[in-house]
Amino acid sequence: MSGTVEIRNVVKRFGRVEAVRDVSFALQKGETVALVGHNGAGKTTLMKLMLGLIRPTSGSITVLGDDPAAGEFAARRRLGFLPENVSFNAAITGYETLSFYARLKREPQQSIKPLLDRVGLTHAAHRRVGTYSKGMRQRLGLAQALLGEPQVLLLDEPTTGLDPALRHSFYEIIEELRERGATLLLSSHALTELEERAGRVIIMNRGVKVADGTLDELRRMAQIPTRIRLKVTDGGLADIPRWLGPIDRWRRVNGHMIEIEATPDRKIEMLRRATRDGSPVDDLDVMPPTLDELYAHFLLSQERA
Ligand SMILES: Nc1ncnc2c1ncn2[C@@H]1O[C@H](COP(=O)(O)OP(=O)(O)OP(=O)(O)O)[C@@H](O)[C@H]1O
Repeated sequence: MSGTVEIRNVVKRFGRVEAVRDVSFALQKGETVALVGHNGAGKTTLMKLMLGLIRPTSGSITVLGDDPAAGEFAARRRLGFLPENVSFNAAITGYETLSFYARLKREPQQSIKPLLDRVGLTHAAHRRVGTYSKGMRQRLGLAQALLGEPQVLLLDEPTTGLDPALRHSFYEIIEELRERGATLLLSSHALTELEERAGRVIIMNRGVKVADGTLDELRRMAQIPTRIRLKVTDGGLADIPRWLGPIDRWRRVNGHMIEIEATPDRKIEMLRRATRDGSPVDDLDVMPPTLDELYAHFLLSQERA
C-alpha cells in the first residue's frame, strides 16, 4: 500500500460555514496532485487538516500512517508545508531563519547550506530577510518546506508572484523530490502552468470534490470535443464534408485554415480522413481541451446538479 495521505468522508465546519463537505481521496507516493478551485473552495482548509492544525468535524485523516490531529504526530517531521503567504522575521538572515526551522524539525544544521544552494540563495544567506525580494522570500519558504527531505510536501499557491524563470526552477526542485518518491500536493489558480506539472487534478467547489483524475481521465469524463486546426489547400475549402465526413461544428480561422471540433469518439476517424492520400490538408494541429476548459466544465456541471 503506497498511500501517503488518506482523507475519508471529511467534513469541516467553521460555525455555519461548511468549508469541506464529505471529501474523500488518497494520495500516493511519487505523485504530483493539483488541488484547484475558486477562492473559498476549501483548499487551504484541506491542507490545514492534513497538517493537524485543525481537526475535522467528522471523517478521518491519515498522513504517513498517523492521525495529524493526534497530540504526538510523529509524521510531522516528514511533512513539508509552504503556506500561501510566507512571512519570516525580517530582522534575521536567511541562514538564521533556516537554522531556527531546522531546530524545530530536529534536523542537523549541516543540511542548511545545501538547501540554500538548492534554492539559489547562497549569495544572500547572510543578508537580513527584510532585504529579500518576494521571489527570494518564496525560495526561502521552499527551503524551509524542504528541510528534512519531506515525504509529503503541501504547497499552497506556491508560485504566486514568481517570475517565469523562478517558477521553472521552483518546479525543477520539487520534481527532484517527487522523483525520489515524495507526494506533492499543490493548490493553485494557475491552471495553465499546472497542466504540464501535475499528474492528477482534484477540483473543489464550495467544499465539495467535483472531479478527481489524470488530465486524460478528466477529458474522457467531460467528453469535451478536441479542436483540430487544418491548413487546407484552396480546392478543399469548397466541400469539406465530402473529404472529412459529417462534422458537427467547424469554423473558418482564415483564408486557408479551418477549425473543427471532434468529439472523443470521432477524433481518430477525422484525423485519418484528414491525413489520408488525396486529402487537401497540408498541415494540422490538435488542441485537446485545456485544464481551464475542463475546470469550467466540471464547475458548471456541479452547479447544475
Ligand atoms: N478559521 C475559519 N473560520 C471561519 N471560516 C473559515 C475559516 N477558515 C476558512 N473558513 C471558510 O471556509 C471556506 C473555505 O476556505 P479555504 O481557505 O479553505 O478556501 P481556499 O480554497 O483555500 O480559498 P483561496 O483560494 O481563497 O485560498 C471559506 O468560506 C472560508 O471563509
